[in-house]
Amino acid sequence: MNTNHNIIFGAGLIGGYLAGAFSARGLSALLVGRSKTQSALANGLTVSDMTGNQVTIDNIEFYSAIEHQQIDTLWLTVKCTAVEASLIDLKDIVQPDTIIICCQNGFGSDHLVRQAFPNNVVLNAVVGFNVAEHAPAHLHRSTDGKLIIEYHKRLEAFIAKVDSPLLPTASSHHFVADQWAKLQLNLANPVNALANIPVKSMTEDPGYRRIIAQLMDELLLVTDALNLKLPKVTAAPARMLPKLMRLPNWIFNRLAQKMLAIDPSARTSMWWDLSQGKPSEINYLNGAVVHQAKALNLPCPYNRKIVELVHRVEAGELALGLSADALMTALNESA
Ligand SMILES: NC(=O)C1=CN([C@@H]2O[C@H](COP(=O)(O)OP(=O)(O)OC[C@H]3O[C@@H](n4cnc5c(N)ncnc54)[C@H](OP(=O)(O)O)[C@@H]3O)[C@@H](O)[C@H]2O)C=CC1
Ligand SMILES: CC(C)(CO)C(=O)C(=O)O
Repeated sequence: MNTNHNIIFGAGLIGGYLAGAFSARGLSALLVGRSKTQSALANGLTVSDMTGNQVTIDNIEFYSAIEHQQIDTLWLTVKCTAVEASLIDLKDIVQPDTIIICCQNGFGSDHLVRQAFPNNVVLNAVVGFNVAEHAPAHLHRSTDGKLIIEYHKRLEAFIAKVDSPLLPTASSHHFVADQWAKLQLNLANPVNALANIPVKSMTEDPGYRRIIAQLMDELLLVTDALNLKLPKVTAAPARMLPKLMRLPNWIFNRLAQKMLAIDPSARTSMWWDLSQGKPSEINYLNGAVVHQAKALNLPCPYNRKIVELVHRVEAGELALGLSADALMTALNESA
């Protein structure tokens, strides 16, 4: 089967980057995006990565409902919080044979898609890297990491074709473990957003690192109880990450060079949401750990409290810009 007809629904950081990287490999990539995004990309799109690969696509194509156009794969690249509202438009695009690939962080947002399309193949993908907007119409992959797609035979040829230095791509037979391993990293998203600083500055601060380590400890309790063996997605194995985070700077800076080799301007997706007054994905990230810990009767005070703090920001009751000490104090209030 020809898996070359791709629709990318959500022309933001990840959707735009995928569209550029697919096009660079000669694969079709029709974007579904707001009119403001269509105007912003009218003169093309540049995608680049931190090792110097760069490509400019002169004519980024947007989807229009052309009759009989075959759609093999639909990549859903909106935020978790926008999935529900996207379903109405998706109903007009998805065909009986279309594979839907949900690219959201965390757990839970694919549920609505599966409910809405019970007869379609619905897969999840983990986006293991950060994308930042370097300049208008220039998206930059600022970290290491792969696009990992839940295994499906129909995608084998496509993955072999799209896998490239700009977009390292793989499929996985142990996808739930991959999702938890990615979530372990995303537990730092609220810390980054509440701190209101770039990811690199947060990672260089031992105070923020200690908080991230507490959040990760709680996730590892959950994944142990679920008997999951998390794959290594950073330079350190999943189990070692909290230990690494707790090291003082003089040794952390030596051991975590790869982790610190991040674009100094990169921010997490949650920072983008909260700083623009949008709802965050917190319920699908740290909230997913709280939910699973509760089901397993495990303690989860730090993730529970950080979910509350983010909700207070969303409600306009708390401002961004918490120092590591202030954040730790707020978290300890309930611990
Ligand atoms: N950014 C990153 O580095 C990473 C992000 N992720 C995950 O990937 C997912 C996507 O994130 P990201 O790309 O950053 O998000 P963005 O907000 O940058 O992109 C989502 C885009 O979808 C658009 N959109 C939402 N609803 C619709 C709709 N109904 N019709 C058309 N367009 C729509 C949004 O427009 P508008 O804003 O106008 O609503 C926005 O342009 C998230 O789950 C995120 O956690 C994972 C790894 C890294
Ligand atoms: C890659 C990472 C963890 C950080 O940018 C991310 O997934 C995000 O920003 O949501």
